[in-house]
Amino acid sequence: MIEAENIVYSIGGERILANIYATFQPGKITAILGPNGAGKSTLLKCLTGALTPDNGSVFLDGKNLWDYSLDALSRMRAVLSQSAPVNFPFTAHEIVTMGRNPYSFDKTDAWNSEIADDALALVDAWHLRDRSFPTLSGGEQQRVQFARVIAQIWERDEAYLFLDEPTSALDLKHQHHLLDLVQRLCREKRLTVVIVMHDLNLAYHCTDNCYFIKEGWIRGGGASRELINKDVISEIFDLAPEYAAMRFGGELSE
Ligand SMILES: Nc1ncnc2c1ncn2[C@@H]1O[C@H](COP(=O)(O)OP(=O)(O)OP(=O)(O)O)[C@@H](O)[C@H]1O
Repeated sequence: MIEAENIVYSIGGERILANIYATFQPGKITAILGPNGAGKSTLLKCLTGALTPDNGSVFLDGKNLWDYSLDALSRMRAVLSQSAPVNFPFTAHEIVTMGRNPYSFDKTDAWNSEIADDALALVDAWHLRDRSFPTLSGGEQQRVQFARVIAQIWERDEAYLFLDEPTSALDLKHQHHLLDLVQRLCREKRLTVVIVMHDLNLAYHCTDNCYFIKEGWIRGGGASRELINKDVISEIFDLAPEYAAMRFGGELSE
């Protein structure tokens, strides 16, 4: 379980996150939703330890995030960032194998390579294994990067998976395929999954819980099927109620 207690984060005197309290449960997918610039990625970075909050603490299984060694963290949590530019001509297989770096001393290269192949196959990208990563399309790169993060926590139950807009470059089929896979891994391995996303339909159908953030504040949290509705969407995204009803009324409530 992840517990965020009173997270405050500022940049240059500007408050980006204010008094964030949030809980993320094992075996559940929790979405962080909200408008552009609301603070979603910043919160995710505070939860992973990539950013240090000005105030507040993050606890993983009751222990402060800062009390874990980097080695321990790299074996228990994997992070898919919004963008991870790669300029060198690594192959897709080499990129996924990088997810196995925490195990380079206690597992053989052959074992790590096999897991990288299995992870590529899981995301329908095995056929890309020997392609140069920078030459792949945006969606192909996103699938390969996702394979890298699942390779990182491959043998681990109850790991933490942080995903920042993992489907932003994917076509419809691969969006559903990836989220089905996240759901399956989450249930089977009791992963704690935190996912930043913009597609409210996908969030409604594929996540268990959600938090809405606006202007750095949490404006609501609860079960996705209850909280993601036309009234909340209208308020959080400053949409006219009739537009929100037309766009999200029947679709979400079915
Ligand atoms: N390094 C930085 N320097 C200055 N401002 C920053 C920096 N990083 C983030 N911000 C600002 O903090 C706010 C929150 O950014 P964040 O990336 O968390 O938003 P977000 O909710 O993830 O947005 P989006 O949906 O557009 O990805 C934004 O106004 C952004 O411009």
